[in-house]
Amino acid sequence: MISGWHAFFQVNVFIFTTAMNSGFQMPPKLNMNKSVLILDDLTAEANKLQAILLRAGFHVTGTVTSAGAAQDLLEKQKPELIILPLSLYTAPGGPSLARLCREQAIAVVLILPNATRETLESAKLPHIYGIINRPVRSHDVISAVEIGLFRQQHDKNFQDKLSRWLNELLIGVLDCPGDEEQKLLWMIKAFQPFIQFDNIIINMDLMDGGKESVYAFERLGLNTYRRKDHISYIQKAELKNVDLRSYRDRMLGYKGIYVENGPEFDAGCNQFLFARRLREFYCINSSMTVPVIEEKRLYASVGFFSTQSGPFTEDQAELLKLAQPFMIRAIKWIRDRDSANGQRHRTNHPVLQIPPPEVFKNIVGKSPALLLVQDQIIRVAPFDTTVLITGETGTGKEALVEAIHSLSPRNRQPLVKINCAAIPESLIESELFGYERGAFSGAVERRIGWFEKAQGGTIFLDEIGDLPISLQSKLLRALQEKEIQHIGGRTTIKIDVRVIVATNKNLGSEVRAKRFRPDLYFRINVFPIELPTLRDRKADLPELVLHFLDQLATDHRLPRKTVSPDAIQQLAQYEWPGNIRELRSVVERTILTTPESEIRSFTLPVDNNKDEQKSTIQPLETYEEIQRNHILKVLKSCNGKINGKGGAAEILGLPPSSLSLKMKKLKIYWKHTY
Ligand SMILES: Nc1ncnc2c1ncn2[C@@H]1O[C@H](COP(=O)(O)OP(=O)(O)OP(=O)(O)O)[C@@H](O)[C@H]1O
Repeated sequence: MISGWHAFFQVNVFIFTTAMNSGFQMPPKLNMNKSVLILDDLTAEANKLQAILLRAGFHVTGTVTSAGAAQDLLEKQKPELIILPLSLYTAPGGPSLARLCREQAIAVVLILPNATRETLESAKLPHIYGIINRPVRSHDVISAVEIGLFRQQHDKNFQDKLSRWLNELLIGVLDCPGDEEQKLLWMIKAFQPFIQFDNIIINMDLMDGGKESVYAFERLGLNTYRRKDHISYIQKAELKNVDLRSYRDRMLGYKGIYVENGPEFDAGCNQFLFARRLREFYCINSSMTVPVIEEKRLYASVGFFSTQSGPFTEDQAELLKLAQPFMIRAIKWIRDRDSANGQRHRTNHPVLQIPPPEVFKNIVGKSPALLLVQDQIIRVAPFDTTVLITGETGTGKEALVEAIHSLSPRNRQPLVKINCAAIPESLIESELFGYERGAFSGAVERRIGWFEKAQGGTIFLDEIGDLPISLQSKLLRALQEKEIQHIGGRTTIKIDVRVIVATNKNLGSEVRAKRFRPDLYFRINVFPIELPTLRDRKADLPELVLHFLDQLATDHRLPRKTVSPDAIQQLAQYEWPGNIRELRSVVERTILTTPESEIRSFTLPVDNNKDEQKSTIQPLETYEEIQRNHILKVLKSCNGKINGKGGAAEILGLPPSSLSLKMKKLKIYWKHTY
């Protein structure tokens, strides 16, 4: 069922062999074809960089001292990567150099004078694929360049795959049955995983000069849309045809894809009544408009609108540009009202299939911020791309991992979850990579590690920010080379595992504090998904509360209670520092302490000073969490030993089998594969 959804993808697995840094330098010959341009106004530094790269076997196309000279060389030589200092990247000439690098898919690695917050912020610029701190060190340079090249190749392949996928989905529209509106809906759903929009307006029949048909839809949920009566909207908004036309003509005059995020949309609002009304009526803050043109004739326009201020990216515009021929085919077919049953257009392409709802059953909510996350999951799941999930504690990172795994072609293989913060430092390496008999005292038999247990499937490394720095280079090597070595082993073992990592730490700050390797950061930050806090999606509160009322009534075998609107209102006033985990605890406590069938108020930690809540209030812990934390503390104190003298079972006064069962129930990822 799920596998059919991605059946037409042949996911190409990159076999990218490389070596990173001290301890695993790459043999020079492997880098021979990789070309790098060095831009540095400090000649001695440039020479040093050149020597390091040449020694590592890279082809250095040149060293230049100004952005202008770099641009000339980029055009002529087309290197795969450029290294340059932040000072030149932000100086005059830097932005046009950056644009050129982007257009030509040349990876950029920045040299930072120091690891301050500001300089690290610059590493978040789009298409920055690595950072190197001064004074430059050989293994940092090689590692950053290798990761930069990997990221550049990955992003290009990923964009190509997305483009093929979108085109397939648009061609699949030709097979859709139904009337004009239903076919349009299919087309809209094809865009959904790729473009973040809450409203879409499709203007048809533009070229006939006759009566235009305008279709406006509002997105209500993962796969639900409402057709909006555009005409009455126009009347209600007191707009005249001329207002609409002037707004559209301006965009269509542009011919390309017109992206207006945040400030640009603001400027449009000042100029055009139509944009202003969109903001007033629908809280729209950004738009992207695609003219559908063939042989200089304008067939239609598709306008994506969002309540967020900056969701539309150049990559998305590029994707739509490549999809324009397919859009025109789909739109022509939809306009061809005589072929209503679809027979004349039967294609060999699969009809668009929507992910089955059970995939998202544990990700409750319909707020735009959550829909964005769900779309991202759908977009990335079929591929082997590494995913980095970030978000405050209790925002629900684990459910995302399960959704990605179940929508991936690996869904019949294991999903192995490891909490890096829960395993004592001394054990993590052997747990992850396994060991040979006699590798260390106590290694009485050979043991495979979590990576091997996940063969063919997915490994989830939770709390990656807590991985000891000493292990980070080993993880980096496993990710890059797709092979591992047992402790005490001499041979390498190939691994075919998709990696998902999560953290509630700010990894940028961890890099700055030198607790997290920048190269590992850039390697895992390939496809980041940021989970919104509950504060930012309070619209989801009623649905979440109902979900927990059902779930907890079943768990506690109690009758299902109802909730008054005032009680929901009370929840909306609270700031939720512990996010959804805390909400679940609050609902649970209230259920257990409310004898009436209707909940009229919830038991919250504090309900007065809103400003103080975020900083001072500790979210409530459930009984299960108290147990879980205590067991983890004991496990850590006895170095993970469960059985025997001094083991966790003895300390806790439980039979080892009961402790193991309890750990499984409490989802303590110690030695269980789920
Ligand atoms: N959208 C959601 N719908 C339903 N339940 C949710 C949702 N998000 C989170 N939860 C529930 O909230 C609780 C916390 O989720 P989870 O443990 O995944 O958080 P987390 O982000 O991994 O936190 P931490 O970083 O502290 O580990 C779980 O009980 C989970 O089932």
